Amino acid sequence: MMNRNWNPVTHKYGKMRPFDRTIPPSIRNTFSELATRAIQEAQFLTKKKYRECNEKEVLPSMTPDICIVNFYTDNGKLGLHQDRDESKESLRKGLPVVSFSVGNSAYFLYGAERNAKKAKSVALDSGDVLIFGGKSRHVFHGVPAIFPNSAPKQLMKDSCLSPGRLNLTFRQF
Ligand SMILES: O=C(O)CCC(=O)C(=O)O
Ligand SMILES: [Fe+2]
Repeated sequence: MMNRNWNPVTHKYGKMRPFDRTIPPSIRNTFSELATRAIQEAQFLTKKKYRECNEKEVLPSMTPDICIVNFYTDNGKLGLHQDRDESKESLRKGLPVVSFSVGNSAYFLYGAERNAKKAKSVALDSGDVLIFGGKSRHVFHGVPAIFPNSAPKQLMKDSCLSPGRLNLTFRQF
């Protein structure tokens, strides 16, 4: 387990969370298993669609040891960026980022350049899993908008989630 903190200001992984000077907790097994299963499922679907491919080259497996949690209020957004603060080896191997969306839906932009006009977009709803790895590991991506009040009503009833969008990304440092 890494127990590292990602600092969004310095873009570096460090030992402690600056706001409370504690070491981040380990990822619970139930969560890392979800991420691992999502990759297996995606590899299976890749193989089904492209019979000739090596699905583990297209989408390598990984053991998650980092989880970055983002919470977006209804006017929250995230500009186009690449995720490249993980280890050189992880990036070189294209170990995937596995992203879970919970709560309000969002627009997700992705493309080969840092250019929102050229980017493709997809809506991410509560419960969606998005994976980028292999050749797509360095894809530019961002969240230009959240759809207010779009979370499943039952989720809001059953959980203590504040109105907004929760995103969890799992990675291997
Ligand atoms: O919220 C999302 O869907 C994307 C989050 C993201 O890109 C990140 O944490 O690096
Ligand atoms: Fe990202």
